[in-house]
Amino acid sequence: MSKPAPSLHDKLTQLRERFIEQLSSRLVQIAEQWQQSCSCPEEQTRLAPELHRFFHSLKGTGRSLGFERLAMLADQAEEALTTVPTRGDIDAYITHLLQQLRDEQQHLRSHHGQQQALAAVNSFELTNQVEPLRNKRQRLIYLCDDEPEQVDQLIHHLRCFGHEVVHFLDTESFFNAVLNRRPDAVIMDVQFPHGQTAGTETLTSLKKLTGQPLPAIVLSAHSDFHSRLSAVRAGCSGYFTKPVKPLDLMLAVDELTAPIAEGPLKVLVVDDEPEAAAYHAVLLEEAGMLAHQVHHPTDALAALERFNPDLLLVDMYMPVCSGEELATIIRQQPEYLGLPIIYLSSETDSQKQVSAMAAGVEAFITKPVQPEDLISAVQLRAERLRLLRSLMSRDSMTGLYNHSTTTELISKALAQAHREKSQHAMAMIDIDNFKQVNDIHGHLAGDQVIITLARLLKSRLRLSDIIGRYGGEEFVVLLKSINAEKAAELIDSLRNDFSLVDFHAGDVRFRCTFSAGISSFPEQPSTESLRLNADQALYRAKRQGRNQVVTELANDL
Ligand SMILES: Nc1nc2c(ncn2[C@@H]2O[C@H](COP(=O)(O)OP(=O)(O)OP(=O)(O)O)[C@@H](O)[C@H]2O)c(=O)[nH]1
Repeated sequence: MSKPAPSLHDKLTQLRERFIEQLSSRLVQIAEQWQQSCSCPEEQTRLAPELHRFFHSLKGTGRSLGFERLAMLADQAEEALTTVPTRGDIDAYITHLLQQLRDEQQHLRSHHGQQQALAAVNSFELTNQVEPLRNKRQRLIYLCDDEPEQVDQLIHHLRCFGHEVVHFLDTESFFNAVLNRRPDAVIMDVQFPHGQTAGTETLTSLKKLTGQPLPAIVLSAHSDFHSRLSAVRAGCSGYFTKPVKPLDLMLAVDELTAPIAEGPLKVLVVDDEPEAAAYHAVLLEEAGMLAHQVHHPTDALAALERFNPDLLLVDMYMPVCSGEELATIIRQQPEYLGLPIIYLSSETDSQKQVSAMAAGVEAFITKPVQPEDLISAVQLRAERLRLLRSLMSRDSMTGLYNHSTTTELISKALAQAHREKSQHAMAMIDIDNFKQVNDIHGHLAGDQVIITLARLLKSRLRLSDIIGRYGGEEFVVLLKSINAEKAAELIDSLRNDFSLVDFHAGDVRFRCTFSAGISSFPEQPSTESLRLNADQALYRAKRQGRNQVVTELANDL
C-alpha cells in the first residue's frame, strides 16, 4: 500500500525542524567569524553586510515559521547594525540568539511546543483550493432515451469525440447508475411510457437526493413553455427539440462539461534561504499550485526557461545578486516582459519598497506573509498572465494554438526530445476540397467544419500533444513519444470518424474528409525538416485521391 501524502502540518513540522538545525550551525559559524574579525576593523567592515543579511532573513523566515522570539532578536540585531554598533552590542545579540536557539530546540522536542507554534503558522483555511485536475479529456455521458430512432447516431457522434457513453432505456436503471457513478453530463429524453415528464422528474428526484443538479441536456418532442419550465426546474442547462442535429448536441455537451484546466498555476520561488523558499512553496502547493524552488539567483534564468512559470516570487535580499537586480535582468529579455514578479521581503521601509518596484515588479509582499494574502496575490496575477498568454497564443475560432505559437512549442519539444532521446511524430492535416464546402454550403458551414475538426483533435489526442491551426483549413499536430507507424494509425482512426460526422447547412446534410501527412523525429531532426517532410506526405495523400494518411520516408526529402 502506498504511504499517504504528508499533510500541511507534517510538511511545516519538518521545515521548522530543518530550519532550527541549519540555523544552529550557521549561527555558530557567524559567531566564530565575528570573534575573529574583532581584532581587525577592515574584516569587520567586510563582514557587516553579511551579518545584516543574516539577521534580516532570520527576522522574516523566523516569523513566517512561527519563531517569534528569534525573529524579534534578529530584528533588534538588524536595527543595531544600521547604526554604528559596538562590538559588545553584536556579541550580546549573538549570545542571546544562541541561547534562544537552544531553548527553541528543547521546545521543539516537546510535542506540545510544536503544536503551539504550528497553531500560529497553520491557522488558515484554504478556501481557494483548486479541484483535482482531470488528466483525461474523455467524459462519461449518460444517455437516457427509449426511442431507438436517433440513439445510434447520437452515440456514434459522442464516441467519435472520444466520450464514454452509457445508454439507458428506462429511468429506473439510469437513476441507480447515477447513484453508483456520477456522470460528467446527462442527455435525457423527457417522455417515457410511464409518464409525460418522467425524464425531468427523475432528474428532479436526483437533485433532491444528492443536493446538486446533474449537468443535463433535455431532448423533447415538445417546445411549449411548461415543458421547458419543468426542465429548468430540474436544473437542466440545455433543451433540444427532436429531431436533434447530433453535431449541435455534441457542441452543447462540450460546453456543458467543465472546461479542461490547463494544469496548475506554476510559480518559481527564488530565495537563497532554502527554508524560506520551501515554506512559501508549501503554502502555494497546498493551494493547488506547482512551485519550483531556486536557491541561487544565478540559476533563475535556466529555471525560467525549463519550468516556464506563470509567476516569479523572489526574495529581495540575496547574496551575489539582489532581487531587484534579478528582476531587471529578467525584464531585459523580451520573452519575460509580461511575467508577473512579486518580491518577498522583510523590508518595511516604504521608500525602499517603492524604489525596488522600479524594476517593473508587480507587487511587494512583506514577510511574514499571511498565507491567504500570498495565495490570492499570486493566483490573481498568475491567472491574468495565463489569460493574456492564451489570447495571444491561440486562434480565436478554434481555441487551438496559432501558427507562431505552434512552431515555437514544437521547437521547444524537439530540443527536449534531443536531450531525452525520445521520438515524436508530426501530422499535417488538411480538409479536402474545402473551397467547394464554402462555395456550396457557405462560409458559416465551412467554419463549423473547421471548429468540429479542431474539437475532434482536442478531444481525442493527449493533453501533452501540441495541436495547432496552421492556416485556414490546415492543422499541425506534434504527437509525443510515438513512432510514425503508430501516429499514422491514430490519425487514420480520426480520419475515419471525421468522415462520418454529419454537417448541416439549412436542410442539407453533408460530410467532409481530410488528408494527412506524417513525418517523424529523430529521422527528421528539426522543426523545419519535420514540417517539409510531413507536407510532402500530405501532398502525396492529396495526389493519390485524398481522404487518406500517408507517411513520408526519411530519404524522400
Ligand atoms: N469557411 C472558412 N473557409 C476558410 C477559412 N480559412 C480558409 N478558408 C478557405 O479554405 C479554402 C482552401 O481551399 P484550397 O486551398 O484551394 O484547398 P481545397 O479546396 O481544400 O482543396 P484540397 O486541399 O486540394 O483538397 C479557401 O477557399 C479558403 O478561402 C476559414 O477560416 N473559414
